Amino acid sequence: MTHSKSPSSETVTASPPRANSAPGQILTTAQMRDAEAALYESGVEEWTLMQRAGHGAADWIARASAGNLVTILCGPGNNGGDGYVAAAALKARGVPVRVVAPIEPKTEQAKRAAATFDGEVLDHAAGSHGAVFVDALFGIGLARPVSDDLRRLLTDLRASHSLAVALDVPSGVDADTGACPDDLPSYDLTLSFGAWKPAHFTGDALAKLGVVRLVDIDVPDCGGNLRLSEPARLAAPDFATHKYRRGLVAVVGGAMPGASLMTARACALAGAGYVKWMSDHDHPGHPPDLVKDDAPLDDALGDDRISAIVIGPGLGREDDAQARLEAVLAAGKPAVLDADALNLLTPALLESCDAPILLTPHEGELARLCEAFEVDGETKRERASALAKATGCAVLAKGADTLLAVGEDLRFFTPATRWLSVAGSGDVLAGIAAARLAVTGDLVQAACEAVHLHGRAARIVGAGFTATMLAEAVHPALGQML
Ligand SMILES: NC(=O)C1=CN([C@@H]2O[C@H](COP(=O)(O)OP(=O)(O)OC[C@H]3O[C@@H](n4cnc5c(N)ncnc54)[C@H](OP(=O)(O)O)[C@@H]3O)[C@@H](O)[C@H]2O)[C@@H](O)CC1
Ligand SMILES: [K+]
Repeated sequence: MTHSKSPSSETVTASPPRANSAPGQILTTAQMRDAEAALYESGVEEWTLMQRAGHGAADWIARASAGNLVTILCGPGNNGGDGYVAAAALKARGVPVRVVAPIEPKTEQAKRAAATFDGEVLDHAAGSHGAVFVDALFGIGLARPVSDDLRRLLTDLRASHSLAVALDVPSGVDADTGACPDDLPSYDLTLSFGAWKPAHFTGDALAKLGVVRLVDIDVPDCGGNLRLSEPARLAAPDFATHKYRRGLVAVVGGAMPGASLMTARACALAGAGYVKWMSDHDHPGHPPDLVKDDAPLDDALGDDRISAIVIGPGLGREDDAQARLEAVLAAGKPAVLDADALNLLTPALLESCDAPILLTPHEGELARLCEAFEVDGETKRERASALAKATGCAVLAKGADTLLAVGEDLRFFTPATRWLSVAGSGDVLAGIAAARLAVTGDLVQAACEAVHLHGRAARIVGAGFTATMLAEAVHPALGQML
């Protein structure tokens, strides 16, 4: 069936370019609904928000299409409404556009938006080849799994267009968790409306989103607990500083000294003024500019000038590994715990420690820690939060979707290059985090700076690198971030 709507009396006006109202804000579906409700309460109309969303999307789609045919798949709710507004805006600009609407618009705003589009509307996708496919089927209102028929429609439309753009989230993605079916098509661009959603930075959907961009619709900052950590400029050393004031870091080694040496190297290159390698073992790769301290660990850690400690890489789990971890926790200094330190950590060990501690678990270590501290959660985000609350530590849960949990707060990150998934990558991150902790004295800032430095170092070093190469690239990364 093909039909053309008669032109409606609704006017479609182009919106002026907007600056982002709250660029780092991430809202869950419930928080987004609250933010919308507050806006309506203050007199903003639902229609105004939909206009902003649809026109903002049309700006991106028009560029992607370069004047070629756009197909917009519109669903029954307001996500579909955004699609109709975008379709009308594109048509008004002279971009060839048609709508595929397998389900009639149901919400008041979606019906109103559909009435503004007087172009071609199909209820099937047969023969819908074109330049850009726009998915406006379901957004944050997804209420159940997408049916096989609709999934096939999405896949077919994706396959018959050169580029695919998802409005808010790809249809089928749970906006709060990023969970999605395996056979979801991949998109080139995902446009989030008003605020980021957790799915833009966490969960399986990450592999499907393509480039993500925020379309501002003037949702104010709601002061929520979920934020995107954006790279900020790092501070260079003060004028009157010296090596101790710039941050003395103790890198505590263990049975496998090579790993802690790499941690020490990354630490030194990430801005620490002085790095001491506390190791009972020698290693042929020990560089001349790294001071080794092989005094009994309790004594070595008694140095008042130490401002941060890192333990875990190469620690092992046997012999005196636990005693070394106990010594670190007893020192009362800010510390980064990674790798085997996380495998050895128990509630009893943390009991008498009130120093600021950063835990840097990967998925497996996070699972073990959750077991040890008797907490759980369905998603990585819930597990990291539960662990942060149970331990009182900051938890930097590493992986493709690294996130930082501190108390009730969560920080998300734009995913780094996949080449970071290499042995020793975590050892380098731990060293950087310890350096930034020594320099800033702030757990959250240190963890965020570390993630950004690590990601930038990876970008600089390119593809197929080793952890040693990554550690060396921390030096130019630091330079770029000053
Ligand atoms: N309000 C705002 O601030 C702004 C919101 N904006 C936009 O609105 C979007 C949210 O809109 P929304 O709440 O109408 O939900 P939406 O994602 O369109 O889906 C709901 C519809 O789909 C249906 N449905 C659900 N799952 C289904 C399934 N598996 N299979 C079949 N049907 C299914 C569901 O039907 P029901 O469950 O009622 O049967 C209902 O009809 C948001 O993502 C953003 O794009 C922007 O305009 C800017 C301002
Ligand atoms: K969508």
